[in-house]
Amino acid sequence: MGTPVLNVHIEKAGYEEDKSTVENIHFSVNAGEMVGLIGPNGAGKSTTIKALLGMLKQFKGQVIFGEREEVQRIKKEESSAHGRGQYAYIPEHPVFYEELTLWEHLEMVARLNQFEGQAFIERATWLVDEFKLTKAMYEKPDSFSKGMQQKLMICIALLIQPKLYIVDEPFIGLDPIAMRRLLQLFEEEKKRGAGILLCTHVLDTAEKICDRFLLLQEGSLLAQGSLRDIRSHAHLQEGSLMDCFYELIEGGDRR
Ligand SMILES: Nc1ncnc2c1ncn2[C@@H]1O[C@H](COP(=O)(O)OP(=O)(O)OP(=O)(O)O)[C@@H](O)[C@H]1O
Repeated sequence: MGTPVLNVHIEKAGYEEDKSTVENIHFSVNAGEMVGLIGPNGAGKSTTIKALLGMLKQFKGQVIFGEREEVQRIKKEESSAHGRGQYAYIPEHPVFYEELTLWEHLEMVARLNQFEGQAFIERATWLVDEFKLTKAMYEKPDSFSKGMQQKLMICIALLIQPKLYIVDEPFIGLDPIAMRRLLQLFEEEKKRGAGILLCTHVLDTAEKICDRFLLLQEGSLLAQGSLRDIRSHAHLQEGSLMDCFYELIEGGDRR
């Protein structure tokens, strides 16, 4: 097993002080590993990501980025700015500075991460070209299509090559060429030693690329482990991830 790049122990977390949305969520992501966070709509996937990023009003538990105990928090106030430089977050809905061009976004993020000079120019130019954004390099992202905005978020994350990627539903909106390139680059980043926490509904892709899975339902972890573990949990030895998902979520309802 690789070195942990993320250790999560959420006792409870939520949007209001007195109401938990997710509870008892314990997992880790290791270097060189991709972990898929899956579950039905409203299960608490995005809330789990917000909790570990310190974005919620209520949080009780502990989140550790990297090997050292850089983040230990019980209250939200204690959580700000910890773990910076350790991870890149690609949100489901792209977020930009209106007044900055695509290239200026890359420059700003690079500067914040002390990544400058020729090495920055080469990597940024390469990424922009890989995702077919070269023509839009000096334009502002508010005029971009949804997919182009998503690609810029991806370029920003891949630019800084963090130890951990936290990615919320990256596949919806990407064209097949961008999707294929993203999967190849994630594979390369895994080989470099990065860990990836990937939240998605695209289960056939998740089945192919993820090493382990976290299945959330109604704010709790219903199952976790490799596809083999999930199959065993669902009592479906030959089942696809989708079959197991259906059995564990819908089967449970029927029983
Ligand atoms: N900003 C918010 N304020 C209050 N409650 C919220 C907020 N965002 C989400 N919730 C609630 O938290 C619960 C979990 O939502 P969450 O967005 O984490 O689910 P999800 O698993 O990411 O769903 P989806 O697959 O639809 O994106 C839902 O009941 C939802 O209504």
